[in-house]
Amino acid sequence: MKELAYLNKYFYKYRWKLIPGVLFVIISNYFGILPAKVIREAFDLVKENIDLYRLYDGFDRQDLVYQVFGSSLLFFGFVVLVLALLRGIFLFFMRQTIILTSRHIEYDLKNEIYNHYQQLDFAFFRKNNTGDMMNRATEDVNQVRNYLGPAIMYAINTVVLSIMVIYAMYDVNPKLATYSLLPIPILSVIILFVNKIINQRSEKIQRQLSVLSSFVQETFSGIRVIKTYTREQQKMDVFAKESNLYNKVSLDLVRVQAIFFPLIIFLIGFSTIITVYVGGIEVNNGTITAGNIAEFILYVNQLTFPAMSLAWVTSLFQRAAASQKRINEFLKTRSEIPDGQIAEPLQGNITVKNLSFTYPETGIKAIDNLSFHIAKGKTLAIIGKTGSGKSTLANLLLRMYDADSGTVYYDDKPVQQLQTESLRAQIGFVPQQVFLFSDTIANNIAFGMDTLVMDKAEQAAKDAAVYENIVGFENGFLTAIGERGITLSGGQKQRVSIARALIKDPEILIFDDCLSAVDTKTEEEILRNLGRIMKDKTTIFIAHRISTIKNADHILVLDDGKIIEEGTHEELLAKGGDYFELHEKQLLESD
Ligand SMILES: Nc1ncnc2c1ncn2[C@@H]1O[C@H](COP(=O)(O)OP(=O)(O)OP(=O)(O)O)[C@@H](O)[C@H]1O
Repeated sequence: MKELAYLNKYFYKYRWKLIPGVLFVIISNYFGILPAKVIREAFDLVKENIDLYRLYDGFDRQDLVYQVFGSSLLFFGFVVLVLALLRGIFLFFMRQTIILTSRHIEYDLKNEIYNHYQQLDFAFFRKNNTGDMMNRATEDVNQVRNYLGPAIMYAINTVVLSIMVIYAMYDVNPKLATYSLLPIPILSVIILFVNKIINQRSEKIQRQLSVLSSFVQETFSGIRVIKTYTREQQKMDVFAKESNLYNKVSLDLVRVQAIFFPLIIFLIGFSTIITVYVGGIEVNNGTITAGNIAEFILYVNQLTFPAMSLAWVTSLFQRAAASQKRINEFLKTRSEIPDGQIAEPLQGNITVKNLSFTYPETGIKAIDNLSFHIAKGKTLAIIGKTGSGKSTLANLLLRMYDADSGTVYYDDKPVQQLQTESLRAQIGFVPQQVFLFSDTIANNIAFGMDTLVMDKAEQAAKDAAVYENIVGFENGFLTAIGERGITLSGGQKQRVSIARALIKDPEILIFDDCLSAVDTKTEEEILRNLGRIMKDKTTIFIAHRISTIKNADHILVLDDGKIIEEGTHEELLAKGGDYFELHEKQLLESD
C-alpha cells in the first residue's frame, strides 16, 4: 500500500476539489438516511390516524380526519421526494469533484510516465518491451485511477454511511439495532472470502487477455509474413485455443459472481426478518413504534451497499497498489547516462581513445579498445563484417550508451561533459533501420526541426535523391505514409531517412549502412551531393559496400570490435589484406 503514497502529491495538488468532494459525500449520505425517519413518522401517523378514524366512526368529523390524514401522507411523500432530490444533487456534486479529480490525476500521471520514458536511455528500452511499457502507461494507470476515483469515493461513502446508519439505529433502540446488525459481520466475512476468489479469477482473466492481445498484435504486425507462408489456419487455431482459455476463465468468474449476489440478498433478507421479528416483540412491549420497524428495514437495506462495496473497494486498493508498484519501478528508473553541462557548437573534430563496450545482457564485447581520429571536414568510413560492432560504435558516438572504458572526444571535450540534447541536435544520424512515422513525407523529413519549411524539405529531398519520387506521388510532399511507411519502397524510405538528417544541416553526419537498398547509380548521385553539402563538415560512413566508401579520407576495417586495417582506399588495396579481398569479391559480384 505504501506504493500508493506516491500519488499523495496529486491529492495535494487537487486538494480544493477533493475536500468539497468529501463534504458532498457526507451531505448526500445525510439526505440518504433522512427518508427512513420520515417514513417512520408516516407509518406512525398511519397507525394513529386509523385509530382516530375508527374512533369517529359514525360522526361527521370522520371525513375531516380522513382528509387531514390524506394530505399529511401526501406531505410526507413530498418530503421523501425532496430528500431524494437533494441526495441526488449532492451525489452529482460528489462525482463532479472526486471522479473528475481522478481523471485530472490520470491525465497528469500519464504525462509524467510518458515524459519520463522519453528521458530514459537506450539501455532501458533495450531491457523492456514495448507492450510492457504501454501497459504500465495505460492499463496500470487505469487501475490507479479506479483507486483515485471510485475506490476513494466509495470508501468514504461506506465509512460515512455505516457510521450514520449504525448511529441512527442505536439511537432508536440498541437491542433491535444489535439483533438487526448480527448478520452484517457474517456478510462481510463471506464477501471478503468470495472477493478473494473473484480477485484471483479476475487476475487470471487479465493475464489471459494480455496473452490474447499480444498474440493478435503480433499476428497483425506480421500479417504479410503469415500470408506469404500460408500460416493463417495455424494462427487461427492458436487464437481459438487462447480464446477458449479466456472464455473458460471468464466463465469461472461469472460462476462465483452468480453465487455472490444472491448470497448477499439472502443475508440482507435474513437481517430484515430478524428486524421484523425482534421489532414486533419490542412493539408489543411498547418500547418502539411500528414505524420504527419500517425505519429499521430501510436502514438494514442501506447497509447492503457498504457491506458490498467494502470488499470491492479493498480489491480496488490492492490492484491499484500492485499497478502503482509497477509504475513506480519505471518512474524510479534513472537514465544510466548522466547529462553533461557543455552545450557549445561542435567544430567537428572527433577523437576516440581506447573505447571498449560490452552489452551487459549478452556479455558480447562489441567494441574492443578502439582508437581513431577524424579532423573537421573529413570523411571517415567504417567497413566490416556483420556483427563487427559498426552500429554499436555509431551509438557510442551519439552517447546512446556509455562506454565501459575509453572515451569519445568532440573537439577535445569528453562526450560525458557535453549536454546530450545539444550533442544529438548537432549530429545528423541516419540509422540502419529506417523508421518513418505515420505522417506526411514532408513532416517525416522535417521531423528533427521545430517547424516545417517546405523549401528546406524539398532541398533535402533533392540532396537525398528522392525528390523526383516524391513529386511523382499524387499528393507530392503531402503524401501520407502509413505505419512504417508501407507505401514507400525500401530504397525510397532510406532516402527519406537521409533527407531527414540532411535538413538539419548538421556539423557531423553519421550514416549507418543507409544506402544498402539504393542502386549504385542513385548511390553515386547521393554521394556527389553529400560531397558538396559536407564539404567543410565531418562525415562518418558505415557501409558494407566498398563503392559507398572508396572516396573517404580514411577507412577503418572492423572485425570483432577491433580495427584490423586502416588507411585510404588505395592504401588498403595495396596492403592486399581483408579490405582487398572484400573489394575483389564485390567486384566479382557486380560483374
Ligand atoms: N542490443 C543488443 N544487445 C546485446 N547484444 C547486441 C545488441 N546489439 C548488438 N549486439 C551484439 O553486438 C555485436 C555488434 O553488433 P552491431 O550491431 O554493432 O554490428 P554491426 O557491425 O553493425 O552489424 P551489421 O553490419 O550486421 O549491422 C553483435 O555480436 C551483436 O549480436
